[in-house]
Amino acid sequence: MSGTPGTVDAGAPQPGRYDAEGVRRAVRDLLTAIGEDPDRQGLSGTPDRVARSYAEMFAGMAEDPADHLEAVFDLGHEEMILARDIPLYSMCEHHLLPFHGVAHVGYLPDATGRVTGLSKLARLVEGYARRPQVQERLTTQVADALVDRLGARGVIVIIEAEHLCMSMRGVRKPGAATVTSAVRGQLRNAATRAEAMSLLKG
Ligand SMILES: Nc1nc2c(ncn2[C@@H]2O[C@H](COP(=O)(O)OP(=O)(O)OP(=O)(O)O)[C@@H](O)[C@H]2O)c(=O)[nH]1
Ligand SMILES: [Zn+2]
Repeated sequence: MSGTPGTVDAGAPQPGRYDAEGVRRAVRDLLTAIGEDPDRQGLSGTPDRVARSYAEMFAGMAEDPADHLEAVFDLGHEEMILARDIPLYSMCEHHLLPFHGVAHVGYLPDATGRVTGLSKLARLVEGYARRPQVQERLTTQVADALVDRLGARGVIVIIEAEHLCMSMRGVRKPGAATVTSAVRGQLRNAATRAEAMSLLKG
């Protein structure tokens, strides 16, 4: 799938205080609704464990991940930089089940050769992944942040992921990979994109 700016709901979160007590209450109600006894020994700590897990898994709601791109270095490097196989875990917003896989993020710095720290590409992916998401939006948000905040002349983002909502339930096709891409600026040019693809194949 090829992302086109503006075609996927921006999905900007409305950051608010994370309501751990609300999550604990909801998990307790959920356990009751599925016919469980939330007070039995094995489950009594579960609402609190889930509340702590969700705080971590949805931590990206409390930040603007593009802020990580404020870390820039004037290296005068105008050639392509590509981070391959960045592991990612996110939560499908349709079923609140995980999807996981890898992201490849490449960009051409602006004309002055300003680059960001290598870890910031992974932090960018992480910040957008730790929200209720769809894979297409995650892909375009990473690409657009690199254009808008770093001024990258070209960007390519490819995400390959398996969705547990397609593996463990529903259509039940474990191992099926979904691949999404977003290409911006000079990386739309066939020769430049071919260079990125050859770097990706390693
Ligand atoms: N485009 C897109 N679809 C997703 C993503 N994650 C999950 N889905 C899909 O969201 C769709 C939701 O479809 P619905 O018909 O509303 O829900 P459902 O009855 O649970 O669908 P099934 O999963 O087919 O059982 C499914 O086709 C999922 O595979 C994603 O990141 N991107
Ligand atoms: Zn799903």
